[in-house]
Amino acid sequence: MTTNSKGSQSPTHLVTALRACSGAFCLVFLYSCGYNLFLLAPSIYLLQIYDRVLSSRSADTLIMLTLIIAAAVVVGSILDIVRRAALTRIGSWLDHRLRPVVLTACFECGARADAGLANECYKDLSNLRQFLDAPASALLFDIPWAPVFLLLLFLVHPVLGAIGLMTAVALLLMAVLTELATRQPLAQASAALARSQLRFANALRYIQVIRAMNMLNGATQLVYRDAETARHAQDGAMQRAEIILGLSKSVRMLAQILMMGAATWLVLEENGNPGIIFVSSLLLGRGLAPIEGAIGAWRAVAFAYAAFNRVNRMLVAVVAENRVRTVPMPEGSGLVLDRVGYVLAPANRQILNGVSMRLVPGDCLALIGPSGSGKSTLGRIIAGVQPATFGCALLGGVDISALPLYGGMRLVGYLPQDIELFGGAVKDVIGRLDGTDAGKVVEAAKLVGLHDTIMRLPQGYDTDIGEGGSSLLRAQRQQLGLARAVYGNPALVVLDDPNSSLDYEGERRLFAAISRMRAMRMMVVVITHRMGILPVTNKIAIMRDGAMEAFGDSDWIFDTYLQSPARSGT
Ligand SMILES: Nc1ncnc2c1ncn2[C@@H]1O[C@H](COP(=O)(O)OP(=O)(O)OP(=O)(O)O)[C@@H](O)[C@H]1O
Repeated sequence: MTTNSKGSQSPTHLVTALRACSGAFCLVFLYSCGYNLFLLAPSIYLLQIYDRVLSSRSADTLIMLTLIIAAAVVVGSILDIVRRAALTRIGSWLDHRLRPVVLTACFECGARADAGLANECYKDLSNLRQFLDAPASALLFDIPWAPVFLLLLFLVHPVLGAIGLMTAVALLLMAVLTELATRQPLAQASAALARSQLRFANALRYIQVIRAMNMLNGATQLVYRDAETARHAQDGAMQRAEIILGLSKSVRMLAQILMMGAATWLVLEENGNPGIIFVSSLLLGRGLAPIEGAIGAWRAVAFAYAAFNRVNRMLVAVVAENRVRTVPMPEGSGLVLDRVGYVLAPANRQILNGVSMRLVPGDCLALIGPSGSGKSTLGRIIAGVQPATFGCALLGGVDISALPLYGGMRLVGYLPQDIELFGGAVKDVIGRLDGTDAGKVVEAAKLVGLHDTIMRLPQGYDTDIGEGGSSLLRAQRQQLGLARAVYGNPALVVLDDPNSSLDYEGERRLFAAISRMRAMRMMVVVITHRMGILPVTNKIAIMRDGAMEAFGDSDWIFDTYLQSPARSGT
C-alpha cells in the first residue's frame, strides 16, 4: 500500500491485480467446495452399504448406490481439474499484467543501487506464478474443509471427534515447530544464495578480464563460498524439518489406529453400525489431508508470502520515491547547479563539496581536473543518473534526477565513461531501444558524423553489435554511445571522456559534432583529460578534491589557470 496526497492508502499494482482476481478466486473456492463435498461420497457409500445393502441384501440397491457414488467421484475429480486449471489461468493473467510493472520497478530499484533486491524481486514474480501453478495453492482452498470433516467425526461420536481434533492440533503444532526450527537457517540460505548469484552474474560480466588476469580461481572461490554457506544452512534446515516430518508421520499413523480401535470399541459397546469403523477412518483421512498438505506445502506458502511482501514493498518504495520527486514539467531553460554535494554512503566520504554553476543553451563546458577529483560523479549528477546528496541540480528549473519520470521525454543525453551500450542492432542502440523513429536515429548518427560509417556496415542500421557492443572496437562503441546521447536532440548532453579512445579523425568528428550541438542550442558538458577539446568549449570548470576550483569563460580560464600545468594538475 502507498500513501497518497490525502494521506490515505492506495494499493500497489500487485494488490490491485490480486483484487481484480478475487472473483476468479471465489470461483476456485466454489469448485473446491464441490470437490470436497464429493470427497464425502466414499464415506456415505460405506454407511449406506452397512445400513441398506447388507440389511436388505438387495443387489439392485448396491448397483444403484455404486453408480451414484461413482458419478460423484468422477464429478469431484473434474472439479479438482477445473480448479487447478483456473489457478493456472489466474497465475498466467497475473504474470501478464504485472511483469512489465514489476520489471520497470526492478530497474528503478536497481538504479537506486539495490541491485540485489531488484534481482530477487524479479525472480519473486516467477516464484509467485509457479506457486499458483503448483498443487500447494489448491491445497489452501481445502484447508477450510478440515474442520468440516472433523465436525462430522464429532457427529458420528464425540470420542472419535476428540481423537481427530487432537491429532489435527498435534500436526499443526509440529508444523509450527518446523517453521520455528527452519526459519533462520532458510533465511540465511536464501540470502547467501542471492549473494552468490549476484556475484556470479557480475563475474560473468567481466569474465574476459577475470580470465585474462588469472583471477578465475579467486572468482570461483568467491562465488562458491556463498553457495557453500547457502548449502550448509539449507542442509541444517532440511535435517530439522525431516526429523519433525518423521515424528508427524508417526503421530498420523498412531491416530489412524486409535481411531479404528475406538470406533470398533463403540460398535461393540453401543451396538452401533459397523460402518462407522471405516467411515471414521475415512473422515479422519479427509480431515487431516488438508492439514498434512498444508504442512507439506508450508514452505511453498511461506516462500510465496515472502515473495509477495518483497515485491509489494519494492513497488511501494518505488512509487513513494517517484511521488516525492514528481515535479511540474520543465518550462525554463538552462542548467543550474546549486551547492551540489555528494557523500559516499558506506564510509560517509565526501566526494563532492558544494559545486555551483550555471549554463545556458548553446554552452559547452569542459570539466577538467586531476583523476579522482569528482568529475565523473558530478557528470552523473548532471545527467540525472544519480541524485545529489545535498544541494540541487536543475534543468529548466526541474530536479534533473526526476526527469526520467516524464515518460518519453529525452531532455538529457549521457555518454558514460564505461560506455555501457545496451541493445542488439545499431538502430536500437542509437534509438535508446525505442528507435521506432528511423529518421531520428539517422539524424543522431549524422549529427555525430557516424552515418557513413554505419552505412558501410554489412546490414547498415540493422547490424547486430553483439551483447553490450562486444563485436565493436572501443572507439566505435564510444561513437555509438555519442550518437545515443544526442538521439532526439536533448537539451543537455553529458559526455564523460568521449575522446579517450578516439584517433585523430575520430576526435575531429567529435569536435565538429560538439560545434553542431552548440549551434542547435544544446548544452554540452564534456569531462575530459585531453586539452585538445578546449577550443570547441566556451566554458571551463576545474575540479579539485571534490570542489570547483575555477569556473568561467574558456579563454579566461585557459589564460589564468592552464598556462601553468603544475597549477591545474591536469
Ligand atoms: N561508487 C563509488 N564507490 C567508491 N568510490 C567512489 C564511487 N564513486 C566515486 N568514488 C570515488 O570518488 C572519487 C571521485 O571519483 P570520480 O570518478 O568522480 O573522479 P574523476 O575526477 O572522474 O576521476 P577520473 O578522471 O579518474 O575518472 C574517487 O576517489 C573515487 O574513488
